[in-house]
Amino acid sequence: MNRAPDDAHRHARALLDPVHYDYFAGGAGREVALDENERAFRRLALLPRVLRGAASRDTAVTLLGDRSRMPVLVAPTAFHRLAHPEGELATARAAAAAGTVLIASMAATTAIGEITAAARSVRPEAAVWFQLYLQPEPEVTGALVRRAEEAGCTALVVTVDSPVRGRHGRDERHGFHDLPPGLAAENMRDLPGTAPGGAAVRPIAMSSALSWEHVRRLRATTPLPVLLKGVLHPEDARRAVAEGVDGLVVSNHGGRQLDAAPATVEALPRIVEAVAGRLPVLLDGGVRTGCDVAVALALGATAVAVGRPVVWGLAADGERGVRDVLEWFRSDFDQALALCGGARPADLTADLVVRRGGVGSGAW
Ligand SMILES: Cc1cc2nc3c(=O)[nH]c(=O)nc-3n(C[C@H](O)[C@H](O)[C@H](O)COP(=O)(O)O)c2cc1C
Ligand SMILES: CC(C)CC(=O)C(=O)O
Repeated sequence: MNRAPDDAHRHARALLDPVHYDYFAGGAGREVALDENERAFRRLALLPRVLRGAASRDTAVTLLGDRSRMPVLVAPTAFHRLAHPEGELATARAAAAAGTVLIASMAATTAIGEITAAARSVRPEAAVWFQLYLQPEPEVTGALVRRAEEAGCTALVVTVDSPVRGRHGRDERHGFHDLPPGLAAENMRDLPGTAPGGAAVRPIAMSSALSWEHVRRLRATTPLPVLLKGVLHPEDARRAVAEGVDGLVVSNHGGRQLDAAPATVEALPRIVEAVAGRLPVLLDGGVRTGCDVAVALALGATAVAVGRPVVWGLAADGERGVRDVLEWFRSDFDQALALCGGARPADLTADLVVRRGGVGSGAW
């Protein structure tokens, strides 16, 4: 059975420790950005085209050389072993089976090498990208990048929306600040500056001192393509193009950083305009249906990524739960594409998107 993300969410909520549920579900501040991500999609409608003779469809996209069966990637989310004992291994196997790209979090509770091995055990050509928080010490960032390269990751996704960590009221109320004993951010083990032997795990640092210079340095030290995740201002998108960055993810971190940030689908058109086709633009935040995927693509995204829906699938039913959620996204997107009269993602164009209440006289 293909489980819709909403069903998986209900199951996950019933199964998870409420403190962990709130960690996954929650956002920053008053959770305005979190709520708006989903609401903004509901304010948009698609104008379907008819009689276009699209007898067969193909939902696949190619991103920086990696092929994905669908334009829906797995966004990086931390601490999967809080959701299910198999944690990121289950997520990796499911993403590989579904034929999509997994963006593995640097804050995973499984080391990146084990994650890529799990993905490749299912599908040898499975693509895994590594999400990176640039660390203040270049040698620590360098060691993390080497780990990702050695693990066979094919891109780095640098999260740039976290000069400080967002304030998560739910976690503060629960006093949830640390992983329980036995779980750790495994990529942070045995890094420069900690005693060798595997016992010491460095905390992940957020730094407001990061600048374009750090991105430049990173690009000079790795052959991997570099995407920036968390870009919302068109000027930053233009700068990213000028700096030779390979891709952007329009994201407000699922409403977990700046609570006054716009809904990502509302920020998308200006970023797409600024980039003018020179880079792939991805979007995450509030994508819950195939119609949401179609809207984002029509507005110029090359693909989207989903965060919480994957966590809910994992908590609900491990590897199978994640696979069900991802397969559901593929079939729901295929359905939306067909109903729009499209045969492939590129057929979704900006003229298909209108504001609800904004067509013609606005009578409907
Ligand atoms: C529980 C949780 C953990 C996250 N951990 C990370 C992380 O480690 N690195 C990162 O760049 N983004 C992280 N994110 C943000 C996601 O990558 C993504 O931007 C967001 O979840 C997309 O919104 P959605 O959950 O509405 O799909 C996290 C999000 C959640 C919900
Ligand atoms: C460990 C955290 C930095 C992971 C994260 O980005 C988040 O919880 O939103």
